[in-house]
Amino acid sequence: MDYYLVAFLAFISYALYKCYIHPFYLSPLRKIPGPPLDSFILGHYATFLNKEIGEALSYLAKQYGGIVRYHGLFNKPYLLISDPKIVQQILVNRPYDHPKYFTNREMAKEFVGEGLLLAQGDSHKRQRKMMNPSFAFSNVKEMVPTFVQAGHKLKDFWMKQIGDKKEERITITAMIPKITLDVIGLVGFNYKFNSTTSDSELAQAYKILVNRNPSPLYTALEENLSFIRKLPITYYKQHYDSLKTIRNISEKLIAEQKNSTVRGKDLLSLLVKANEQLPFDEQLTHEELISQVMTLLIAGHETTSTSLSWALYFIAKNPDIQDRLRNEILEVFTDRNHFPTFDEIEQLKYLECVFKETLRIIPPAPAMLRYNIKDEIMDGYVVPKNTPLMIAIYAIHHDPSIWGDDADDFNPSRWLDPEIKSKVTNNNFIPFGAGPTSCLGLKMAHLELKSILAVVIRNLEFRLVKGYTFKKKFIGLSKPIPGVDLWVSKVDS
Ligand code: HEM
Repeated sequence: MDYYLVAFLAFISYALYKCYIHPFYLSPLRKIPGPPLDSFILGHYATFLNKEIGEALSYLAKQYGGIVRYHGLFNKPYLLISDPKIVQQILVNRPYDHPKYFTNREMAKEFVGEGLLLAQGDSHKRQRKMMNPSFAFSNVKEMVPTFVQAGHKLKDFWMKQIGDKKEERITITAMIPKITLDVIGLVGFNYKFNSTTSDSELAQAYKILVNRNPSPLYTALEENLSFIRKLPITYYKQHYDSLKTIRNISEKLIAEQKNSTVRGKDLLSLLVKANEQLPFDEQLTHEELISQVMTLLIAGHETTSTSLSWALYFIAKNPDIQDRLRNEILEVFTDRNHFPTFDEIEQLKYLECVFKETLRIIPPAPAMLRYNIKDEIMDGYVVPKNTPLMIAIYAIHHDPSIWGDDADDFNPSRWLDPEIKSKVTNNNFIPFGAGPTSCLGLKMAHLELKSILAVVIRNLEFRLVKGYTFKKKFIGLSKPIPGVDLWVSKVDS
């Protein structure tokens, strides 16, 4: 009995030391500005962290500056970084001293395996080197016809919904993810998922995974207390069944690729080809190849579909911007069914501004987590090794000292303003991250979004539905929940 008492007291003392004494009286991090102590167990989840993450972090940066200490579950200290100089230090100058941080690596692995997104240090360098050639600009440029076709498919689908009516209320977020899933199927794996026309197993699996809407506190509890995800409840069963479906399809795509005698120009064909040419000990393993497919599937369609939805929402909200954009497009695409080329898409300068402004105002990934493998000094403060560092992309993108007093407004013209242009760098506009771990699909996302938007805006007009509301929520990415409904009508000519 006494042993139990001793064990209990030891546990309480340890918890007290870890959750209270160390963070508040001993850790050098206590000298860094931050919000006052909140809850012993819930940290700052008791108040602002349970709000949408981008806005919570932006609030902290505005209140306390470019480096801020805050506390997660069990009062674990985190640093919030929104000073572009420190961002540069972490992501660009010494990226391998600041690996990606995962509260629960196993949970992340379930989604994307041990591929590029999770790899660290030398393993990351090796995998990235292998993947780079598939994403070469010359290759990505050849994807434009597939992107344009996807734009026409989306436009035709919505035109059919409108039919002979003047306009139709359409939930734009229903079809967009299916379109972008089909695109990554084609350009990524030369595979027709046909999600827009059939009840695709894959689209269904992603729908289950991403339609989940837990609070930030629940997500943090799941990450810290793994047993929660093992509970025998329907939700988790569906969750694991969906992950299994995605893995099975990824394995099937690899098997088809390996058995194929003809090699295409899709990302996987190029990757498998590059891999086969390497000495055996440098090659990606079978498991790593499967992980890359899972990574490309999720990274390559959820991000683009989220950004497309936000772009259309902001265009609908700002009719003047919509008119200006359409006028620019109409000068080039005189015909409704025009199939624009790469050069024509690149001519559309205001479209480029709309694209950048969408990713500035709502970066799909509002923050990225890193940690430091050595003690270091940041902005004059001692940061002990293994401190989680939250890079607050959303806060940086909304900083009035960079973007002006209208930083919270959707204003694509700012990208034409010489003063703003002179202030923008690769450490203060970072929707795709920065440095050697930055998004591999950046150029592809650029062209895909612009091609689809150009075709859709050329042919359709979007208007807000009065009284319709949704919330911006972080569910892996910053999404409009439950979705976006807009009035859609056909452009006359
Ligand atoms: C609007 C669209 C997109 C956005 C905003 C976006 C954003 C990001 C961000 C923030 C990262 C993390 C960077 C870091 O941790 O340093 C990332 C990584 C990555 N993205 Fe994207 N992404 C987009 C589209 C795509 C597409 C279309 C693909 C591929 C088909 C893709 C493939 C990847 C891969 C493979 C990585 C891991 C890179 C690495 O760790 O080396 N992304 N992306």
